[in-house]
Amino acid sequence: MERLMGGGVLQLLLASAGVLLLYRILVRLRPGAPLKDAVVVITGASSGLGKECARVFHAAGVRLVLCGRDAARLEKVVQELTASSTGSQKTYTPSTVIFDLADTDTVDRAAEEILKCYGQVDVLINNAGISYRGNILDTHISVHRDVMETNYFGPIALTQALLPSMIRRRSGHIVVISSVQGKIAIPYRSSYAASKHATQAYFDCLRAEIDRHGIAVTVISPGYIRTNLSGQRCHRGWL
Ligand SMILES: NC(=O)C1=CN([C@@H]2O[C@H](COP(=O)(O)OP(=O)(O)OC[C@H]3O[C@@H](n4cnc5c(N)ncnc54)[C@H](OP(=O)(O)O)[C@@H]3O)[C@@H](O)[C@H]2O)C=CC1
Ligand SMILES: CCCCCCCCCCCCCCCC(=O)OCC(=O)COP(=O)(O)O
Repeated sequence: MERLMGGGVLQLLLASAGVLLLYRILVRLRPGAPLKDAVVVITGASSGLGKECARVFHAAGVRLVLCGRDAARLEKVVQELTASSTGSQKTYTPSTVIFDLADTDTVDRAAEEILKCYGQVDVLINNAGISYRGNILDTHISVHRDVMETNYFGPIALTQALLPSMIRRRSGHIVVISSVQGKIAIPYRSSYAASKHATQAYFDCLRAEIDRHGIAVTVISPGYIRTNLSGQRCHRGWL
């Protein structure tokens, strides 16, 4: 039993529980507005948590817009999702929008493209992110900038670009995947923890500002989940 629960199985259970929790929060916060047929945008949908969210929402009959930098990886996800459709629930072939969150100049164009897919966004899940490990003395300022571009400036630019259309409809839900490290800073994660603390603060402000427009904001703060994140972190070192 101990062996079974070690490693992959436990990680998969935790990841699935996280996604289920996210799904339940969304359903609960929008009573009377089931997710079926809703338009849900997921950034970083090509792997890890974003891909798992895409799987759950696709199966629930959501109209998905999947975002990432790599068209081929996203197309593979689309193929996997469409192949997994059982027929018991009407599902939609996901749309894809390719852009780099670290290039904030292109985010407005991406937001337009996202809106063109279905003419509206019901739920935006700001999930994409990169990690970082390294001691502060050896970390060049450019590393902090790189991590902030992807984890903070990109998501807030995308959110701001999509917000007016939500406000016009007086409807929408903005979700951001932060981290426990958005609340607690641990050693050797300065850029990552700072980007997640900034994310927490920005979206808390946003919640307070846009509640009167009927738009909800949720910050999710997961603990460790085994994905590609650590393997592809910005800098390596420091276990
Ligand atoms: N795994 C964990 O333990 C935890 C993760 N989180 C957070 O969950 C979120 C998802 O991470 P996770 O699934 O683990 O990581 P993955 O590395 O598996 O996925 C990250 C995703 O982000 C996308 N991405 C990365 N950089 C950019 C960019 N510049 N522009 C657009 N897309 C980008 C990648 O797409 P592509 O490379 O194809 O463009 C990929 O789809 C992150 O915000 C992370 O901080 C929070 C707590 C714990
Ligand atoms: C009474 C004092 C209690 C102190 C408790 C401190 C607990 C600290 C827990 C820290 C948990 C961190 C969870 C991080 C989740 C996350 O975002 O993981 C993603 C990564 O950072 C992955 O990158 P890494 O380089 O860490 O593999």
